Amino acid sequence: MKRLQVRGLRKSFGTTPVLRGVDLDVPSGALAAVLGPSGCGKTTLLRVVAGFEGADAGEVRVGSRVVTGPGVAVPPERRRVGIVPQEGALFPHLSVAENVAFGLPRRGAGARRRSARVAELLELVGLADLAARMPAELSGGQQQRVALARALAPDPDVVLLDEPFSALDAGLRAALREDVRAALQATGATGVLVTHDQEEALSMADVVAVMRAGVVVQQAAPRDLYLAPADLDVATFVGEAVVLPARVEEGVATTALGRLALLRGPVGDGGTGRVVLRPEQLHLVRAGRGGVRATVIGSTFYGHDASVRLEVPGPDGERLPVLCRTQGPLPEVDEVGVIVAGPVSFFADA
Ligand SMILES: Nc1ncnc2c1ncn2[C@@H]1O[C@H](COP(=O)(O)OP(=O)(O)OP(=O)(O)O)[C@@H](O)[C@H]1O
Repeated sequence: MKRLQVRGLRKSFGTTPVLRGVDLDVPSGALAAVLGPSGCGKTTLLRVVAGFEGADAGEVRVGSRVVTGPGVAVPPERRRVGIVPQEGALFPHLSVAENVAFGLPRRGAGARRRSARVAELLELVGLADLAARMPAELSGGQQQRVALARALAPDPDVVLLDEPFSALDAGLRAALREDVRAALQATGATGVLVTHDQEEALSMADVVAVMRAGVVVQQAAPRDLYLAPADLDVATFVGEAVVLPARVEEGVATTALGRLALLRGPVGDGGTGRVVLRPEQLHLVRAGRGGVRATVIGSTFYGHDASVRLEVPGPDGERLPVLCRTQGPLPEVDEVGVIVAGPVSFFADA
């Protein structure tokens, strides 16, 4: 169990910079999610941490040991870093047990512990009965469990997971997320999960690092990230958001949804910008019973809840879209009242 620290990591392919000074700090035994859009450099970051790629500048530290740095490039097999790739990464000609045993010592005292360790890991990932199967005889979810067991078998300090659930359907993903989390906790490994699924990142990780164009723009606990995003792009990337123009006076934002308290400390009077609200902060009441009057545009029922699309008049008479979540009955009327609960984030115009 070791802390993972990445400092100022830079990597270009040819003349194209892909990592442009990445900082990431994962406490010992924690799981960090690296969240970002396609092409922002997530996989490249993992490959540098694993030692499959060198860095142009910066440093990777596992515990107190520098594994990538100026003049330092510890080979992948000596980093004590395990990796679970996207999919199809098992050796097709080896059984489940042989795949899990792959990284374990073949000779000496360690070899005698081999089969016990394989059994222990297969038990941990819930595949004790399938040791003799071949990868082609497994479902996608089972294959990913084997890949996880294989990565954990040599007792690595850090485990890297590169979108390990991307090929699985929604039900299986949810079950596997829980089990992966439990397996990491049981072994005490420090984990880094790469994903472009914000729900996956927020629900699984202790800490989420949002990456954009080769840098980590914010690293925070899931709740802090969601409630206090560093900028407008992070705000809209990590969840559904209602963005409204705003003007700040006396520490309060005046918006199309009324005067709203700000989440962060006072902002200079007369500042203009945008506020971000989460749809679950909005509550619907019958028109005329309070709140700001809004026009109902449509609604979508999801089972566990529903979303309602509304419009409110903006400061210049334009119509602003507002999205709200409700567990109550869907409005069968054209107009509703909207009440905002809780403070909002404000981002000043540049
Ligand atoms: N070996 C390479 N040679 C040249 N360019 C590369 C190489 N590997 C990655 N790139 C480029 O670097 C950029 C970042 O790629 P990377 O795979 O790290 O992104 P990502 O965030 O993991 O994306 P995705 O979510 O789609 O997997 C992309 O533009 C990609 O084309």
